[in-house]
Amino acid sequence: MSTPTKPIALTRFLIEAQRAGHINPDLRLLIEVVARACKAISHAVSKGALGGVLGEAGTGNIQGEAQKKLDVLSNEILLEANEWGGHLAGCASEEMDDFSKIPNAYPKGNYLLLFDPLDGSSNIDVNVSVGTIFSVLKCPDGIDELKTEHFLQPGTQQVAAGYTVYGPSTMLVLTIGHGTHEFTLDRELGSFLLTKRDLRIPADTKEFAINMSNQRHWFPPMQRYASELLAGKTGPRGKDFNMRWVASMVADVHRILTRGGIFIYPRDQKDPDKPGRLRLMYEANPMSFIVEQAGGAATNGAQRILEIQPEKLHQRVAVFLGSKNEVEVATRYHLEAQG
Ligand SMILES: O=P(O)(O)OC[C@H]1O[C@](O)(COP(=O)(O)O)[C@@H](O)[C@@H]1O
Ligand SMILES: [Mg+2]
Ligand SMILES: [Mg+2]
Repeated sequence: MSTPTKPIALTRFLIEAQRAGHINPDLRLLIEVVARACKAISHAVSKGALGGVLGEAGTGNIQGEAQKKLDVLSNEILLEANEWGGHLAGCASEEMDDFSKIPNAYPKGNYLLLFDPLDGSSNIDVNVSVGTIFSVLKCPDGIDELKTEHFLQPGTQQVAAGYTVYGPSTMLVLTIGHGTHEFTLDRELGSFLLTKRDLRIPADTKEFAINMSNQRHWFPPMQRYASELLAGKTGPRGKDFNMRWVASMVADVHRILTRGGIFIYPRDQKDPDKPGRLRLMYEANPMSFIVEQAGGAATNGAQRILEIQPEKLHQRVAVFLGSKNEVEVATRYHLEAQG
């Protein structure tokens, strides 16, 4: 009987990636710092009511959403962890109106970090999986002062992206542009261990994820697409589809990375001024990078999400991501409707 190979730690994975020329030492350290912060968030999340971390913070963010205590705490943990990182110039977060400069680092810092410190906030108090999403961009060279415009780079410019999901186990899913890899937190060792290399999303699927309660607000192409999924075997798609909706993007995307599927948060008429619910810079872009690196696709119904030129830090976007062929069908229906 052969001895099972011991999974390697994130640290070794990153050192090997550095030796292979995929990342430099600064980026390696930056990812290590983010992973360490995520461990601290995982610890806080797992304490639940015993840690006094559940419930509302009594404050709101720039998007007009009520902040949970864990939204605020996770944001602080990520900021604090990165404060002395000489490799980082600035951070932007769902929970901060403006970006934050890294004291003592700039102008030396050569990366920008964007994050959704706690994704799926509505699930915190009901003990359902939540997570953290992050995206890393290069800070443009030769700038005198860090400005918002320096963050407004299309997703194709990301040098790393990842998310952690705080579920029955804590997992980190990471891409540095060479595939998408999954690590599981070993709580005794205190380190993330590589549990799946090169995740692959099947091109076809029979599972979709959408908040159906918004159906009456959807535009015609979305109505058409969903009604065909719901029609099942006897409808135009000729197969039955199953539906799942955790309402934590991290958990829904993690399921898709594990067994395929399509995740949809379309633009709707509830608030026609908003081009979707999810945020481009720290939700859709990192998830699209991760999904594409696993062989999947991600669009806003008209174009590849990674190619959108951002105009605002907290810009919203419609999202169709997951199994390539299914994203292609949903996108085609939207493009056809545009004429
Ligand atoms: O409340 P809804 O419409 O189900 O929306 C759920 C979506 O909102 C989000 O919770 C938004 O993220 P935040 O919790 O970071 O604001 C996504 O994770 C999720 O996919
Ligand atoms: Mg979120
Ligand atoms: Mg959030």
